[in-house]
Amino acid sequence: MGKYNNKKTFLKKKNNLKKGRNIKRGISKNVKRNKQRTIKHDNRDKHGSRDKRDKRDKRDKRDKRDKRDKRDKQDKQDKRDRRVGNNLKRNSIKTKKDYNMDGDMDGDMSGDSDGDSNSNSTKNESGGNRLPNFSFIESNKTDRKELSKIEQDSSKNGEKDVMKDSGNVNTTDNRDSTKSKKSNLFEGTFCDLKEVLNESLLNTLTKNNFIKTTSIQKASIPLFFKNNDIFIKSMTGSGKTLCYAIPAIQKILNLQKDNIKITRDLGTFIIVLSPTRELAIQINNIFTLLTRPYPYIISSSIFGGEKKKAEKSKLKKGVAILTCTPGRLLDHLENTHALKVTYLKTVILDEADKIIYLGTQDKIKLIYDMIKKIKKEEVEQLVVNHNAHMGSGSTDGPKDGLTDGLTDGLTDGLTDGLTDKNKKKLSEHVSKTFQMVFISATLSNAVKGLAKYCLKNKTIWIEKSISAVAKLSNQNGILSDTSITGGMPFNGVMCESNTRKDEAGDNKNDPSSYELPEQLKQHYILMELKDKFLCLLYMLIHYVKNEKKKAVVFLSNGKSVEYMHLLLNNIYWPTDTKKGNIEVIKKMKNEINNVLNKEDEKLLKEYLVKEVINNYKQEAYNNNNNNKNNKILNYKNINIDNIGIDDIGVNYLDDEHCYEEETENGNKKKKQIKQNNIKGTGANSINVPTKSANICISPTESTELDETPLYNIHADKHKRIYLFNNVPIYILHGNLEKEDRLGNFQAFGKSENAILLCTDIISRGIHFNNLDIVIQYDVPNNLEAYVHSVGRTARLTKEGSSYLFLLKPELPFLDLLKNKNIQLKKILSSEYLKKLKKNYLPEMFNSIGQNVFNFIYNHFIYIVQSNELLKEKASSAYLSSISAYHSIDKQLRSIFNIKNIHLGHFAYTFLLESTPKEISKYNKQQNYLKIKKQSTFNKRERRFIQTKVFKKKKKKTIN
Ligand SMILES: Nc1ncnc2c1ncn2[C@@H]1O[C@H](COP(=O)(O)OP(=O)(O)OP(=O)(O)O)[C@@H](O)[C@H]1O
Repeated sequence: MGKYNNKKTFLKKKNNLKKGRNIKRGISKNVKRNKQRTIKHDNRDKHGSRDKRDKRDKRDKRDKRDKRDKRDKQDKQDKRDRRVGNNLKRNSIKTKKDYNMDGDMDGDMSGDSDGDSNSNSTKNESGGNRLPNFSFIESNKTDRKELSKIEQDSSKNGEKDVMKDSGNVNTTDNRDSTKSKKSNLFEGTFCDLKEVLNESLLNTLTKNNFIKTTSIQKASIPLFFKNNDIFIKSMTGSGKTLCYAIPAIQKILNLQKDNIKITRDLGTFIIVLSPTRELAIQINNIFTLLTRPYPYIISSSIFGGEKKKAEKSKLKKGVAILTCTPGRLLDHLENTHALKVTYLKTVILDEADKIIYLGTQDKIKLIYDMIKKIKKEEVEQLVVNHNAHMGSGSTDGPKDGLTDGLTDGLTDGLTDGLTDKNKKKLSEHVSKTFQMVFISATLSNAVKGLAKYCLKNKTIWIEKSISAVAKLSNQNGILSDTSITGGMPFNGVMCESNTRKDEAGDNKNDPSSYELPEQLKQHYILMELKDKFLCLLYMLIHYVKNEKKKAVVFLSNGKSVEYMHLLLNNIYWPTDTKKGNIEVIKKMKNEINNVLNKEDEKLLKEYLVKEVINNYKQEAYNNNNNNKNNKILNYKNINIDNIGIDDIGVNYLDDEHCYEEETENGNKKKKQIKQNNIKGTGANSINVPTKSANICISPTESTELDETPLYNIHADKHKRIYLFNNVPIYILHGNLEKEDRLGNFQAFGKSENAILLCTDIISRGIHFNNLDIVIQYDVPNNLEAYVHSVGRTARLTKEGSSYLFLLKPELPFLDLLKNKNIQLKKILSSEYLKKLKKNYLPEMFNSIGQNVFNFIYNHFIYIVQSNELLKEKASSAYLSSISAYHSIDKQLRSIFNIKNIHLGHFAYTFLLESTPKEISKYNKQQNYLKIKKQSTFNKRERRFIQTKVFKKKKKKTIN
């Protein structure tokens, strides 16, 4: 500043400088403009007149202006959108919050979850697709907190998964439907049950993500604390286990309230009966989970197949909650004195109708009687002991001070002689009676006999009804669609306590309907027997292999389970589909089949078979002739001598050929071949070595042929595509080793993508996480079996699908289901086959045309027939499946009748070309033919044939 004398001059100078700069800038602008002008001027010469140039300039200006306006508008619009978006988002959060506070999260949950986990749905919900992504980021912190809280809540209830599932299914309809179902299933929270459940138990429930109660839980849990017997019927997957598990634990905890120390020597408080060991394990797991904070409450399961000694010592130490199968409990009641039931409070029959259906009705009666008797004796003994103590002046009460003040509440003279006041508390715990609870999704009239015998204490019937005909208010005065009644409404008749007016009728006349989760999509596959196996393949490939789902396949018997397991693990697509081969096969088959219809079928068939083999042998022989010294027989680059016994698929050799081989290869060979010929059990069909050396015409019986096989069935091994290569397949059936049974059960439970092949042993009560699909490959034994089997999926609020295979004559089964309010959607087996062809068959099969399935079927049959173990298992599975028809309920026998089924076709579903009976009959005939044929070559034998001995032998063989 020193350069300038005062401020004024400084400012003046500064302004002048600025002006100068502006002038300079103006000059440079003008220079630029002039330059442009000169360019334009030059251009003018190029582009034409001045008018045109002006017009162009104007147009340019207009365009520029328009563009600017547009941009401004867009900016404004964006700003407005962002504002609207935020508001909507905030509103939606508000709504969610409101629902949350109302405790009515069910209806809202789908929206929540979608909103947070799936950005697309957020857009739809919160005001249209224009909502930019950053709107959520811009929303304030509290909003985000609330959102995440809601998200957490939903995930706690296991509903987040549901959303994920429904998201997969893709339509909004699904989401909507789930929404309504969830609101049906859940009602209130466990906190609403504060009056009956103590805080620590509520905390335990919360810790284990049990927050909201299903309506059946809400309705039934408080009733367990009364002295009534209870009958609960509610659909599969509605949480019936917790209905009794929670009050059971609470009842034991209530002892503490009355200052009673819970120790193991108090014996058993709760007994749960389960029809299967798997269910017993599952129930015990729930108890173990919920009793974790209470180490003094021991829960354990005992069931058949385990070592009794270990169980005895367990019982001796004391088990508070005992889950067991009926047989094993009876055993312990009879033989294990250590099983103490003095303080027994409740006996629960889970899947009560199944326990009865198993034919254990008498067992249950016996169990009931024995428990009652033992309990009475033990209580009486307790009183006697107590009296003795009182009499002897002892100040200590018997065991743990339990009988301090024992009197008033004890009935039937138990309190005689006891004078202490304040005895009510313990008397509540020591009583000669106990509560009986029957539970199932399908309690029907069949249970009545047993119920009458066991349910004596003013039974309460709790039923979650679909139509909610009788909407009664429950204890809290809240209206629900769960009906709770004193007495038992059988066949719509309200019965007085302990008496039942309606005694008659089996299931057939039982008008009660069965409820299944609405989100369960039930289907039946109307099939022809020939399509059955391929349809199953399609479903397993499509749903499990491709869509990575988890599926259970129900079969009628253990043998079928074993067979299907081996089959699925060994099945592969044909590796060669040259049309020529298929045509040869078809032609040969037709010829043979035609011949089979004639009287002399066996001989002619044999002739044809020989011809085919001879042709092949001739070819092999010619090849070999070129190199006589080389003993190796080559056919189409397959080194036949290297083939092992197991690899051999052909056993049918003729005598003529045998002779030829003798001259070429020596006596030894002839002998061997002849032996084989005799040994051969008489193949009912043959493998035809074709040009590709790995196509079969029909199955063959493999034999112990040592040498000279015709072709190697494993030649294509490297090309094979095994259908279920990377899919774990588990099995479960009653005859499985117990370690395998348990191991498979647990492994399948944990897996995300697997197949379980099983009998109905897991159809009841078992809960597998994320089970998507249930396939009933064999028909169910009764209506209840259907209901429970499909009920393994779509549990709680999850989605699921079921598929039942039915033949046309079996369709009346659908009417029976309809009577029970169950409706199924139809799928034609041909649809599945089309999809199989279109989506999953290797491309090379396109050349085959319409016969592709015949071709594949023949290939599968060949796989079975070329594997001794598979063949044996196929036969026994076939036979067991036929016998399984005899164990079908009377009511269904006219519908599922084996007499209506063509046994040959039935065998075909097991990939057997003929029934095992036919095979063995045919084998006998073949043996006879061989003897006959031999006789034509030998004079001595021919004479022998004339003898009575041979004639007798012949008769025997034929018969
Ligand atoms: N209130 C609840 N909140 C969250 N999960 C629950 C609740 N109640 C039950 N569940 C879960 O739902 C699943 C199904 O319950 P559960 O096995 O008791 O059904 P169920 O009615 O006995 O079925 P089924 O008739 O087939 O035996 C289980 O995994 C259970 O842990």
